[in-house]
Amino acid sequence: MRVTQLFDTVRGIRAAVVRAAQHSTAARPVVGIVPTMGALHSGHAALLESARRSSDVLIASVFVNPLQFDDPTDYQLYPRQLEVDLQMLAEHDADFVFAPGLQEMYPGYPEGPLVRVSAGELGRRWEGASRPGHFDGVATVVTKLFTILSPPAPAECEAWFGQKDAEQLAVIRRLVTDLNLPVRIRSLPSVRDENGVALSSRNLRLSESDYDAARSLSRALFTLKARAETGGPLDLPGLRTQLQSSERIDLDYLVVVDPATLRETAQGVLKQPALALIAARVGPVRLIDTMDLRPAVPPTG
Ligand SMILES: Nc1ncnc2c1ncn2[C@@H]1O[C@H](COP(=O)(O)OP(=O)(O)OP(=O)(O)O)[C@@H](O)[C@H]1O
Ligand SMILES: CC(C)(CO)[C@@H](O)C(=O)[O-]
Ligand code: BAL
Repeated sequence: MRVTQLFDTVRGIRAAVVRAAQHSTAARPVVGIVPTMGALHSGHAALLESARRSSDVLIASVFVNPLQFDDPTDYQLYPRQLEVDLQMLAEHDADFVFAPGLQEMYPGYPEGPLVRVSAGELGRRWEGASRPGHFDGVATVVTKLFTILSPPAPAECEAWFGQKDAEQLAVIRRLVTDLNLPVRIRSLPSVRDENGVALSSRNLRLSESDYDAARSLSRALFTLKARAETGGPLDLPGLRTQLQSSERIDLDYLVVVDPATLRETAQGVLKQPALALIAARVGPVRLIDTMDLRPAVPPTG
C-alpha cells in the first residue's frame, strides 16, 4: 500500500494505476475510490470491502475538507487519527491512500480555492439549509478527488459512498450527471451498531448519556419504516414532539422526501418509495441519519 500526499506522487499513482490496470485480466479494469474524512469505522470498512471486491485497483482518500464545515469548532474537533486509519486501510488491502495536506489540496487556503462547484438548489435543502455552503464544499472536493484519482480509459472508475449521507449521495449523483464526470457512483446501506445507531465518526464525541439520546434518532426512523410498510399514517408531528421532549436533543429536521429531488413527499400514508431524513444536535454533536421507506405492498389476488 502506498500513502501519498503530494500532487507529484499522485501523478505517480495514476501511472501505477494504469500499469496495474494493464495487468488486470478484465477488458475494462475498474479503479475503485472510497472518499473519507478519516476516523474510520465499520461503515467505512463495508465500503472498502465492497469496493475491493469490485475493483482491480482500490484507492481510499482521507481528507478533512474545511470547505464543507460552516462551524469552525466542528472542523477543529473533527476526529483525526491518520496512523490508526492507515492500519485499517492496509488491513482492507487498499492499493493507495491519498491523504493530502490542506495546502496541497487548496494552495493558498483560506484565500483559495476561488473556483468552486455549486450544488445549486439541491445543496440548499435540509442539511444544506442548516450548514450553508456544506454541499458546495462537498461537490468541490469530490470533483477534485475524481479529477486527481480517476484513471484514463480504458479503465473505468467507481466511487463508493454510504447511504447514511443520503443528501450527499443525491448531490454527488447529480454532480456526475450534470458535469459528465466519468465516474460510476455506487452506494451501500448504513452500517448500524447493536442498538440501531448509525456508525459515524462524530459518535466518538458522544458521552454515554448523549449516546442514549442518539438512540432515539434511529428509533424514530425505524418507527417510520414500520409505519410505511404497514400502511399506517407516518405521523411526523407526533414523532417530532416525542424527540423534542428529550433535553439532550435539539431536533433540526425530521422529514420524508423524494430520494432524488429531496423535496418533501405527500405526508400521511406513504404511497411511493421515499427517504426519511433526520438531523439533530445531541449534546455537543450534530448527527444525521436516514432510512429508506417502502410503502405497504397491496395484497394481490
Ligand atoms: N454507518 C455507515 N454506514 C455506511 N457508510 C457510512 C457510514 N458512516 C459513514 N459512511 C460513509 O463513509 C463515507 C465517508 O464518510 P465520513 O468519513 O464523513 O464518515 P462519517 O462517519 O459519515 O463521519 P461524520 O458523519 O461524523 O462526518 C461517506 O460516503 C459516508 O456516507
Ligand atoms: C464525501 C466526503 C469524503 C467529502 O469530503 C465527505 O463528505 C464524507 O466523508 O462523507
Ligand atoms: N459524512 C458527513 C460529512 C460531514 O458531515 O461533513
